[in-house]
Amino acid sequence: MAVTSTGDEQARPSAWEAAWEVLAPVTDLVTPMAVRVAATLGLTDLMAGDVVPVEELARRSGTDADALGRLLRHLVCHGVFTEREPGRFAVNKPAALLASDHPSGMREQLDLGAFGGQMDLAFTGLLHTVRTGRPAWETVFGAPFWHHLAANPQLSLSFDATMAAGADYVADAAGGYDWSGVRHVVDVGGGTGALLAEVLRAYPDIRATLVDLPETVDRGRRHLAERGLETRCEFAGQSFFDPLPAGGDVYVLRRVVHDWSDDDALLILRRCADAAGQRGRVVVIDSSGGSGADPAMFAEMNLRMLVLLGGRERTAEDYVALAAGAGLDLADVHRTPLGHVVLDLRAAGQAPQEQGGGGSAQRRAMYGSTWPQ
Ligand SMILES: C[S@@+](CC[C@H](N)C(=O)[O-])C[C@H]1O[C@@H](n2cnc3c(N)ncnc32)[C@H](O)[C@@H]1O
Repeated sequence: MAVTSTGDEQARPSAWEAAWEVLAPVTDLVTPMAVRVAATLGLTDLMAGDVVPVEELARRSGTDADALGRLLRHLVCHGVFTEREPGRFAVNKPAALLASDHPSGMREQLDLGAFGGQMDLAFTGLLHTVRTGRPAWETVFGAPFWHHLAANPQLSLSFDATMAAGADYVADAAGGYDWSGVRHVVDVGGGTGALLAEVLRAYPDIRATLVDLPETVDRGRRHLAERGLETRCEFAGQSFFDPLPAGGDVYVLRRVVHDWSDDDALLILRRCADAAGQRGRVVVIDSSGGSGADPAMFAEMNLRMLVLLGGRERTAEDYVALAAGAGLDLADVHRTPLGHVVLDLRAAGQAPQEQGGGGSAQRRAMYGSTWPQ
């Protein structure tokens, strides 16, 4: 039987096509995985600016030429890499962002074997998290986040490097607090000492203690030694759930509290409050909380923290309520240019009373002018 067409059938998308057009940008897993595989294999580096036959690229990357060709053709359809002639591929502008030496650090972040890629793969367990309220990480990788890192030194190294990356972002966090007059800063969960290095470099009279898990502290010692700063530092490889070194006048927690549930976060804040005593300060620096934050970024980080660690993103108001449970009052809070939220906390009764919000306004005005170049 002859099929006659009015032409209307082609103009009207099927229900599936109409739904897919709306949902594809938020559901497609093929393209994001393809980009990650290209980053993991280091294809941009391996092309080294040439037009490379797929067989040669397969040889260089230790992959199957047919499969690699299919991967690249899919990516070319989405604007990443270009196929100059059939079977011969080259780097274009988006693909150039995947070079190992690109300052964005994007290749490392997308590498499926490195921390960034593993973090994304944890989301294959999102359904478990939503059903149970528990971190997907422990079911996807078979152990809770910090245990898994401890058992995988390469991954732990990659995590530390990810945390220390972004010189402008670290400088923004360090510049978000007025360190003048501080004698001894204790960075609690301070990673490999990126923040401390900024503070010590800018304030030659300040001494510091780096507190973190032992292997991370060892890396921090090397990091600070390379910058000639280790003689002004003490190193405490220990848990921050145990009593903290005494003697600091500022105990800083940067991007630590959001890793933890309210109960655990309270324990950490109590350890800081105990060590800081009546005269010391506890400074919480976090990444995306509070009014004025990008709501999409806040929502994503809030979900990420749960999926990875069982933690949560908090607003400044949430932090103030949590800190009150640890016997700490808010002396000041403000936001830095790159979006860190900085809370200056003191033992209850010791915080100076802000008059008409002047403290925050003053800190905002001081930012940039007090931070030494
Ligand atoms: C998200 S990272 C933040 C690191 C650093 N403060 C920064 O902003 O880059 C959290 C840090 O907490 C450390 N950490 C996790 N559990 C810890 C524990 N029980 N005691 C001490 N440090 C811990 C990790 O090793 C890691 O360096």
